[in-house]
Amino acid sequence: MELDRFEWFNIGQDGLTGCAPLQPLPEPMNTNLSLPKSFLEHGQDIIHMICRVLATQLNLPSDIFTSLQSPSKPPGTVIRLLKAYACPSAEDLRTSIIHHTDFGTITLLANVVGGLQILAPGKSPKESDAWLWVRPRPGCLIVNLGDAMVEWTGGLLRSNVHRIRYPPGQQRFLDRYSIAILARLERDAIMKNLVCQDGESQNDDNANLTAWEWGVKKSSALMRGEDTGDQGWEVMSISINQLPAAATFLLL
Ligand SMILES: O=C(O)CCC(=O)C(=O)O
Ligand SMILES: [Fe+2]
Repeated sequence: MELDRFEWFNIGQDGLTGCAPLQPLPEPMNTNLSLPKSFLEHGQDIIHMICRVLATQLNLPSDIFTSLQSPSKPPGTVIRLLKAYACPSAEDLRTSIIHHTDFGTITLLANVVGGLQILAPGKSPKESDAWLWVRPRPGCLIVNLGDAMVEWTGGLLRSNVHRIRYPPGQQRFLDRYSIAILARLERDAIMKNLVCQDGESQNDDNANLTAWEWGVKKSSALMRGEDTGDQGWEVMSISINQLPAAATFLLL
């Protein structure tokens, strides 16, 4: 059984924008709130731009995705700070975050040390040649699509399966820090296929769910050890099964 081995700290957008009480934060953050606020504002601009481009390419109204993830409506997006430990011992080459897809719409990721891998199309996570490195590039963010985009586009857009492996070469002797923005949907956002709205395409069980109901349903399936698609969270069920489904949804 493989478990996650990393540290993270999530800062909710809702507390930073004032649409929910600010969560308790450690002192260095409390006194430097302008930094996460500015990171969030810039990140939201990029996320909205990507969403508008994707919608336009799909012949949808350009604001269709952004209108379902308004920053002023909870449950909001999170800023995530991650630390994956160095792997100096050749006997303990770890996978820090086991394979998964992100739940929301778009994730922006900034990191310097390598370690992120994506699953090659059509491969199973256990195949030895299944994983491709994503090499960080100076001045660039890594963009992941999340499961909500799959739902909204009836599978035309795919959320990629990814994991954090020990970094390649000499980089494995370094702790790896990354900072991400994981964009979430408004609680009451619809989860139907927005690309093809005929009756047949809406037969999917999720078409009548709100984003909140959909997230809790997915989290519950994970906690039961069921996979809800081609994602790999099933191996995480042990580490998160102490949490109520709603709490798990807020974490992923
Ligand atoms: O730190 C990274 O490179 C990725 C983190 C990640 O996949 C996640 O937080 O969902
Ligand atoms: Fe992820």
